[in-house]
Parts: sequence; C-alpha cells; structure tokens
Amino acid sequence: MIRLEHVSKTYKTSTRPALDDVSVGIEKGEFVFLIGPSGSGKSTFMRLLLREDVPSRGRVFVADWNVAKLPRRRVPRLRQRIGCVFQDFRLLNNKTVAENVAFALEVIGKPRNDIRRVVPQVLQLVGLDGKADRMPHELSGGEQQRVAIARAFVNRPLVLLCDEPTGNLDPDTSQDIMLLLERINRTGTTVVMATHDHSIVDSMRRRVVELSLGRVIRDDARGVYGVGR
Ligand SMILES: Nc1ncnc2c1ncn2[C@@H]1O[C@H](COP(=O)(O)OP(=O)(O)OP(=O)(O)O)[C@@H](O)[C@H]1O
Repeated sequence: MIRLEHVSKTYKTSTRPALDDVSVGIEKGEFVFLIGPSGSGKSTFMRLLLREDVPSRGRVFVADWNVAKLPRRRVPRLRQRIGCVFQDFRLLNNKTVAENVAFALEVIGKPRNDIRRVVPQVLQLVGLDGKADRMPHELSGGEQQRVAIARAFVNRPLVLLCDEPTGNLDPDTSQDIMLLLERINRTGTTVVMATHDHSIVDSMRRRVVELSLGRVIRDDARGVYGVGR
C-alpha cells in the first residue's frame, strides 16, 4: 500500500537530510507506529506520502501511484484516498459536528443524498451519535478528536495518517481513541501513526518503525517504544 524506496529529502534551508535513504514497505491493512525524537523525520515521511513535498532522491508509492511523478491535476485524487488526523483536531469551529464531517464529502462533490446517509453512520461508528448538532466547543477534546477521525474516515480512505492524534488528550481518553483507530484498522484501512506516546506504543504491540536523524534505525513487527533504554 505504501512503499518508500531509498528516499532522501533535504530541505533547501537545511544542511542535513530530513530523511536519509529510507526504504519502508507497508502492506494494506497494517497498523504502523512511526516513532523517533523531534526532528527525526516523521512529519517529512507523511508529507511525502501526501505529495506536500517531493523527495530529493528515491521513489514514493501509495497504492499504485508513483507519488512524486503524479501530475499536479491528479494530486487531489491521491489526497482523497488518504485521511489525516492531527494533534490539534483542526475542526471548523463555526460548523456542527455533522457539518464538519459532511464538509469533507461536499468538497469532493458527493451527492447530497449520499452525504445524508453516510454522515450518521460514521458518527455512530466513532461513538458520537446524539452529538451531531453540537458545535466543536461544546465537546471534550476526545470527542473533538472523534469528529476529526470521522471526517478523515467518512470517505473510506485507503490510508489513515495520524500525526500525534493523542498528543492533547489525557491517558484514558487516549486509550479510547486508540480503540477507535484499531476499529478503523480492522475495516482494512492502513493506519500510520506518528507518536511520542510510549505507553500507547507499548500497550498496542504493533509494528514500530523508528527514525533517528532521518534514518530507519528499527523496524519491529510487534514492537515497543524504547528497546534497551
Ligand atoms: N520545511 C522545512 N524546511 C527546512 N527544514 C525542515 C522543514 N521541515 C522540516 N525540516 C527539518 O527536517 C528535519 C525533520 O523534521 P520533521 O518535521 O520531519 O521531524 P519530526 O520527526 O516530525 O519532528 P516532530 O516530532 O517535532 O514533529 C528537522 O531537522 C527539521 O528541522
């Protein structure tokens, strides 16, 4: 589903590469933690998948797309198939829960009848039935993240990229969010999650890809956060 082949990325203003000869393959349906200290290259990894940037060297594939070679007009289609969840939720604060989720479908031209049908379904899936008409500020942080996950998932993406999705949540709420991401993963959606959260990585025992200074220094099938530290 995702393949990086000898990918290096050096930003113009930087001397050392943000990614340095990274080769990683992720199969459909995998759940992968991307870990490493600040500046190790996790966000750059995700930016290359979304074609927010292109590698300096090497090739990036998502599904059948050779991402860096994709003509500009096809980039929106790639991004439609990749859902994104962030630490800071990024909801539209002047729209209700249902409108936030519906908006993701409106912008890609989904028929209104389809939207009316699928929004309640996805809100139920993420545990927000009954909250469709609330505004984001009327929700807890965990609930806001559920809305963000519903919005990222409503179009059934191939891949869900999660950048520190529990970074603003307390441990119990974080666990609930992880259960939800596991449920989404069980539908066959590939999940890639960048995180600094040791306890989550240790409790889930999923694949762990560790970056350090832009290089993959560990790739464990059922890993923990810190080996030998
Ligand atoms: N747009 C940019 N221009 C120049 N350098 C950048 C840019 N984005 C990232 N970098 C540099 O690339 C390296 C990797 O950064 P990246 O954001 O990918 O790390 P990260 O692992 O996601 O960090 P964090 O955990 O803090 O989000 C860092 O040295 C960073 O300073």
